[in-house]
Amino acid sequence: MERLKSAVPADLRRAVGESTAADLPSTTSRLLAFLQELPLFHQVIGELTDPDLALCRKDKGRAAELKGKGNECFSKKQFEQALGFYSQALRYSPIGSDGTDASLMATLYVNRASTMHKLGLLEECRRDCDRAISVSSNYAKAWYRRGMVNASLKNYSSAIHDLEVALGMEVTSSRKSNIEQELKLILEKHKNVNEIETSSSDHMEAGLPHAEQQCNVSLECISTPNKGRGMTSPNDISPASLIHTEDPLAVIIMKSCRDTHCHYCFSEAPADVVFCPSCTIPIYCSQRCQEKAVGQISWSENTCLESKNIVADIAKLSVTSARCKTPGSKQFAEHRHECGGAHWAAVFPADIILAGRIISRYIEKQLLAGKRTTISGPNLDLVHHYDQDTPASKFETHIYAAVLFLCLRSYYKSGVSWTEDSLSQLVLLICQIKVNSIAIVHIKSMDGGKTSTDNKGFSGSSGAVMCSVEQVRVAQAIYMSGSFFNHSCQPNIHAYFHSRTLVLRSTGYIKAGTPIELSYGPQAGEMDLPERQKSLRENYCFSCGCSSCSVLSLSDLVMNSFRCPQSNCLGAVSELIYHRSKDNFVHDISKADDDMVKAGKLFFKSDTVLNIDPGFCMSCRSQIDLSSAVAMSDEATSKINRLKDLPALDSVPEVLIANALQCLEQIEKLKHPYSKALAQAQDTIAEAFAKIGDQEQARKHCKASIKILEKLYHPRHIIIAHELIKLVSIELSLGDGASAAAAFARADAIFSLYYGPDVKRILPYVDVLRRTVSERSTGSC
Ligand SMILES: C[S@@+](CC[C@H](N)C(=O)[O-])C[C@H]1O[C@@H](n2cnc3c(N)ncnc32)[C@H](O)[C@@H]1O
Repeated sequence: MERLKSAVPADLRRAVGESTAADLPSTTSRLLAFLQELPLFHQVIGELTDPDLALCRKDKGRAAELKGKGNECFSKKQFEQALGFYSQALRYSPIGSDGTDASLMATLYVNRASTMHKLGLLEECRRDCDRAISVSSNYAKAWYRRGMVNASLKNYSSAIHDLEVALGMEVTSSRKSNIEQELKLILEKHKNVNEIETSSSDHMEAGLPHAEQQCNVSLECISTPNKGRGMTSPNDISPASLIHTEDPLAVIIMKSCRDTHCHYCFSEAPADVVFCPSCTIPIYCSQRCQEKAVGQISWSENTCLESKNIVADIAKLSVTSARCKTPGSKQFAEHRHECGGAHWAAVFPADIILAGRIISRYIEKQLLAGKRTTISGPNLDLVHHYDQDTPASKFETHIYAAVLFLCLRSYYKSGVSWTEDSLSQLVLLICQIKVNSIAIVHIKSMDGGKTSTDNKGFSGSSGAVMCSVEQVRVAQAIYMSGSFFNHSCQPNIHAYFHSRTLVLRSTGYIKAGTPIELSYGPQAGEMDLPERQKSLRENYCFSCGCSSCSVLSLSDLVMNSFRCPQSNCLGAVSELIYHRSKDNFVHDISKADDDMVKAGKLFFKSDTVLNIDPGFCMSCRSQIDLSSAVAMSDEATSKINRLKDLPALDSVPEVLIANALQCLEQIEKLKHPYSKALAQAQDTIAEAFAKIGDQEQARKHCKASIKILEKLYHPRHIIIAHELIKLVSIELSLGDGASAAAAFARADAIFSLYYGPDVKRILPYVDVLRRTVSERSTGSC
């Protein structure tokens, strides 16, 4: 792509860089005319669309080779490695149902099942047996393996049935007698147990919203004075109401998750991962997700993919074949157009892939409805900031759009037409995606997960298990209605994801007509005003005009401030210059709370223009030596942070904790009592004490951290709930069931606001903790 860019002459590059959205038809047609004459351009398109050069083709020879390596490892009892090789072999195994392909795939499923049986992955093993049987229903080994795993799962009736089927199919006498022996043993066991069958089910995808969760809120898209369009409701909305759910128009998995997460629902892939039937790239956690992504696969029809003409075959499959059933209007094989060429996702950035997927979806829908269509795709009514883009970014978008345009044209061939405007509309579509696409984030519980299987962490003697959660960006997606919600640094709704579905829920009471706004990332309490503005400008290209950016707030004032040298003064000392004019900040003392007045008394004294220089107290104007305060507090903070880097804290020398406590004292002397640095230091030290088993100290510091966070955010912010969960673990370790129950009740109320009934699914460890807390507080354990 870089070579292509540098081939464009400087004048054309400049014209593109200086263009506005209105000039696009002219700049795009000039660029396309130039590129059409450039051999390098045709070479790039050829590499991206020639099926023979495809990086992602199925390869029977490779599959067989990997199967051999798997067999070798299996015979050496290297089961983990064998599992890896069999999975890779399945990735390359073609789906053509010419008998030999089916038998290779069935063998691979059975071999992987046997490996997983050895590794104790019983459910996974049974699912692979089911797959082998559905690929090749008269494969005795598949029935035998399923019988054996059913026996391990104590599903004796099913085991007996499976082994009887295997016995009927088996031809070699030695294997027959082996099955007979197994059958005898299982029949014996069956007599002695009261069986409760566990049913075989495909691995569940991360799940969609509960059916009972109906969205009854009516939403209106309105025009706002400073943020373009935005959402509101004509009715009052009560806290924790489901505001909106929506599936994405297009979605692409993050590069970092490609080999570890399902490409449909984005949950972590299990050991019995399944693959795209047409190419080697996507992995799916279950057949259900695979079908949702590519259509239903059946092995009954006699059509076969010819590797030479894979694009045409895939296209044919999509429209005519029952083997990979055509998705209905809602079900769309989202990456099919990418399967045939060199894997596009490896070459293009996420925004470009999303644009390609949106256009393909549109084209295929039109084709299925028997309509001819143009390649420019749907004209989405979404905002873009083309005119504000940098010249370099405008040029890059033009180049990518041209390459994508030609790739799509080559893939759909005669099925579609294009007009003069097609490329300029594609450039705009890419710019709309840049502004409106959202990262799909899944929550991962880091160490709290351990508590679900054993409760050791809560015992009085050992250390408490502090549950911490990490947000993992798993995909990038574009939602149509979701794109009309504006950002606020103090949002009144919370966005989260079920699988790939966007869910929005109110976190407080929302009065009719109030803007309904979510956070695009930066929030008050987490970053101060300049940091938030910088982040939104850099990442989202706008200056935030939300209400919490237009008035002075306590958290903005104190979060990064130092403390006043006067012992009885709570005034904030900032590193920044504070300028108050008539228009910014709140002057009305009746609207400010006590803490706010103590931290910035000068702002409420007069209504004249006011400048407070860095290093001066905003309450009494006392001055500190700012540069030495910054240096000393940074040093103390970094020393405390070393505690986080230690792999295991139970063997930490006492001296390290003593040093950290000295550093904490230093921070307390220097930083404002409500500063973020102090909250973080308290939290780090609380975790260290919890891990070495000094729960009294852990409780003290954890509570201190929560107190500060309540000032910075608000007492019902989700951050507080996560901190309270840590406190619950500590209280349980101290054997203080009543305090644990009280802290848990507070956390639970906040989680319910943010997640409603979904809290169980999104934060499963909270439910585990609920049971423990209830047992401990009633003394029944
Ligand atoms: C996802 S769109 C939201 C809908 C958009 N307002 C519209 O008219 O379609 C994001 C864009 O809305 C505007 N926007 C959203 N939140 C804003 C805020 N707090 N302040 C200023 N502009 C905002 C910016 O132009 C931003 O790029």
